[in-house]
Amino acid sequence: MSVLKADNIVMQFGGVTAVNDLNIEVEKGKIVALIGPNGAGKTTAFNVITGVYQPTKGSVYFNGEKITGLSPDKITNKGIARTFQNIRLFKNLTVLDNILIANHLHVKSNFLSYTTRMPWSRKEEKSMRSKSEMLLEKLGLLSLKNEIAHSLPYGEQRKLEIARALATDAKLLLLDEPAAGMNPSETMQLSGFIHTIRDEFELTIFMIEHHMDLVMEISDKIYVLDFGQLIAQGTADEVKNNKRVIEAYLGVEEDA
Ligand SMILES: Nc1ncnc2c1ncn2[C@@H]1O[C@H](COP(=O)(O)OP(=O)(O)OP(=O)(O)O)[C@@H](O)[C@H]1O
Repeated sequence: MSVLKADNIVMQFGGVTAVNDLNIEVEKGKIVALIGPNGAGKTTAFNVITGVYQPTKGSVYFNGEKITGLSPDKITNKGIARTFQNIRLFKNLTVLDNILIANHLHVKSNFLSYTTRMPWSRKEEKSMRSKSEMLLEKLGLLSLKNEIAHSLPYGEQRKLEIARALATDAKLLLLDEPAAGMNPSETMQLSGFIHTIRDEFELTIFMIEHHMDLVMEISDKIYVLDFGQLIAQGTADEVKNNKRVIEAYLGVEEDA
C-alpha cells in the first residue's frame, strides 16, 4: 500500500488552476521527488497534502486513510511533517530549545507554559530533554545543542529544521526545496543526510527540489509538473530523456 496517495487533485484559486488532476503515489521507504519549472504547482500540491488548502476536487490518503478535510495539526499528528522553502526556526533560541519546543508542541503542550516553565514536572522535562538530545545525536547535531540557531552555517540550519520536523515522530517527511541556498558541498552532504535519516527513522520522503543533480541522484521516482499538470513520472533516466520534460525546462534556468 502507498504511504501517500493523491487522487485526482484539482486546486483552483479564482480563475487560476494551480494543480489540475494530480495523481501521485509514494511507496513506503522511498525517496520521491516532485519537480517542475517555477509556478508549476509544486508548493500548492504540498499545501493540499498538509491540509493548508482544501482541494477544489480530489482526495489525499495517508496509509490508506483519507486525510482531506483535516486541519494541518491533525495531519501532523497522523505522522506527516514538512519543512519549508524558507527555513523557519526559532532563530534566537538554541538548537536544543528548537527541538524541545517541537517536542512539547507535539505532545499538545502549550508554548506559554514552556516559556514560563510553570506546569512542567521535572520528570516530564527530563524525558523531553533526553528524547530531544537523542534525536540530535542521531542527526549529528548534538555537539551544537547550545548554539543559537541563527549562528549555525546554513546547511546545519536546514538539518535542524529537518530535526524539528522529525521531533513530531513523523513517518512521512515532505521537504520543500531542502537544498535551496546551499553550496555544492552542502548539497552533496544533504544527499547523504537524507539517505541516512530515511534509513534511521524508517521514513518515506517526498520532496520538491530544483537542484537537478540532487534529484537525479537521490530519487527512486520523480514526478514532473508543468502548469499544474503532471507531464511525466518515472526513474531519473526515464524523466531525463522525456521529450515533454526537456521542453518544459527549455530556457528555464536551474537554481543550482
Ligand atoms: N494562494 C494563492 N492564491 C492565488 N494563486 C496562487 C496561490 N498559491 C499559488 N498560486 C498560483 O498557483 C500557481 C502555482 O504556484 P506554486 O507556488 O504552487 O508553484 P511552484 O511550482 O511551487 O513554484 P516555485 O518553484 O516557484 O516555488 C502559480 O501560478 C501561483 O501564482
